[in-house]
Amino acid sequence: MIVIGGGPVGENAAARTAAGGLRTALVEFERVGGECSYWACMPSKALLRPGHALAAARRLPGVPVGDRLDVAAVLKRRNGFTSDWDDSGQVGWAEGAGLTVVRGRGRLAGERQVDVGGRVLTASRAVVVCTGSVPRIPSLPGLADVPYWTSREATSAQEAPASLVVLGGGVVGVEMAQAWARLGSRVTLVVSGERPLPKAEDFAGDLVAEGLREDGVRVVTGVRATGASTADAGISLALSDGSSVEGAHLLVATGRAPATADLGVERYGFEAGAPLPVDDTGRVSGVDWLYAAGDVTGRALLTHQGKYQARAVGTAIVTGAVDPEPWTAPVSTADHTAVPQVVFTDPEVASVGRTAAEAREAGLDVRVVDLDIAVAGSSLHADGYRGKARMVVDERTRTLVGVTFVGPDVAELLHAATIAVVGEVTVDRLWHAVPAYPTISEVWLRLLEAYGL
Ligand SMILES: Cc1cc2nc3c(=O)[nH]c(=O)nc-3n(C[C@H](O)[C@H](O)[C@H](O)COP(=O)(O)OP(=O)(O)OC[C@H]3O[C@@H](n4cnc5c(N)ncnc54)[C@H](O)[C@@H]3O)c2cc1C
Ligand SMILES: NC(=O)c1ccc[n+]([C@@H]2O[C@H](COP(=O)([O-])OP(=O)(O)OC[C@H]3O[C@@H](n4cnc5c(N)ncnc54)[C@H](O)[C@@H]3O)[C@@H](O)[C@H]2O)c1
Repeated sequence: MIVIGGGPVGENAAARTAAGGLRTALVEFERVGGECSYWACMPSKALLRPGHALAAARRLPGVPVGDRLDVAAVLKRRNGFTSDWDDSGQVGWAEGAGLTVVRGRGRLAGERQVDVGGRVLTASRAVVVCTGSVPRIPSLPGLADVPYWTSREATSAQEAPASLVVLGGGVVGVEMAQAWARLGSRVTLVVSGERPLPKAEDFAGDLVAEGLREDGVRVVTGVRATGASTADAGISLALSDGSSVEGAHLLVATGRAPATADLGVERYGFEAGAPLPVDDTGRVSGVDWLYAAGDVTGRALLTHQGKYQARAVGTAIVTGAVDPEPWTAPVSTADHTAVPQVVFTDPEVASVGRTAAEAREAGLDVRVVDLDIAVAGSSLHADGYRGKARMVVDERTRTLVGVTFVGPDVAELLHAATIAVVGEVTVDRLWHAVPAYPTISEVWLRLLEAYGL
């Protein structure tokens, strides 16, 4: 077995095949642990969490708080979460799991063969591509000639920039806008649509925009960037309404592209830079020894979902599963209808499954229940707690197909919703899942009451 790419997804695929008794090599050209560990999930959450803790304390009379974060201490703790960008701990873990770590860039070189710097490795059974994704940079006049940040610089900066312009109102854009605003930077967020987070329910983007504005972020909506140039302040971004915004740094957060550019996928008929198309076992279309999982497939650009795909791939390879049933171990069925995600802003956005619009597009008989999160648990949690919840029900089966919670600390409510969606639990049975009093989870009871139970 050869796994190309030692991010969280490659690590999981490799650990699974090694545990299944297959000799497994993990090929990595940068750091074992991947984007997630050093420039994405871990450092971004470490940058956000102290600001959330301070905001939470401020919502509770009687809790003594200072007036600002200790930036140096926050960045030091963040550095700890990335092990100071040293992957020796991860390498130790991989070796402990029985993997052979091979340093270098892997390229597909023939049937079950991978070239690593001129050395050709041959897998006995399969090759798994877990090369992740890279920032998608728009072709904006002038951008190539100015220094700009991607999520790498935004998550690893060693001081708070005086000011930051963030282009793109997706998850990276809103999380990094809030993190640096709460660490003292003057932040402008440029969003092309009406609101940030266009893939989420509208009320989620609206509440997050409100939260950002309360933190002093200037949220500019409904404009496209038309050009970038250097300016006295650092960088200037020209906008489609004729105005411009300036900052010491520009963060380009306009999405990610699958890392298939220098991998040799063309020899199997795939386009370099495009996602590798896979079935639910992770097998790449038309190549029976080649599998892929994680961001490189474009299925769900999330660590937890990629690791789930990796477990399916590993199981499929070890067991030799062919056309397994949905919802069995060698397939990642949940990718289609039950992907959970948390946006770690304040307020948080925790969602799973389909938005109301996606459920309608899928032809479901949709009933939407919307509520403010206003239960004893939420008012105890914070003075002035503001939050909203939406439940999307398929009336034909009376099951939940989507749930979104927005509010401070709603992330931990999400797994109950994921279980309900994956388990296709009817609202009538859900009625018997009684939330403990006084927790924020009582919003579940209110949602079901509002549904008519
Ligand atoms: C700022 C930011 C914050 C995020 N926060 C979250 C979050 O909170 N929660 C969440 O679920 N997701 C989050 N994500 C998404 C998450 O980072 C990705 O979904 C996840 O990293 C995908 O894992 P992966 O293993 O597929 O790819 P990666 O983590 O990108 O790892 C791929 C690895 O492959 C290596 N590689 C690539 N090509 C080759 C080659 N040819 N040969 C050898 N090695 C190669 C790379 O060096 C890298 O180590 C975030 C993303 C960003 C950008
Ligand atoms: N907490 C989390 O789970 C988390 C955190 C960060 C990232 N991620 C994942 O990483 C992936 C990448 O995140 P991302 O924010 O880079 O991508 P994204 O696709 O979520 O957002 C990119 C945004 O940029 C906008 N955009 C694209 N081109 C633009 C342009 N030329 N001008 C202005 N806006 C433009 C898009 O409309 C979109 O809203 C996402 O799939 C996300 O789910 C997850």
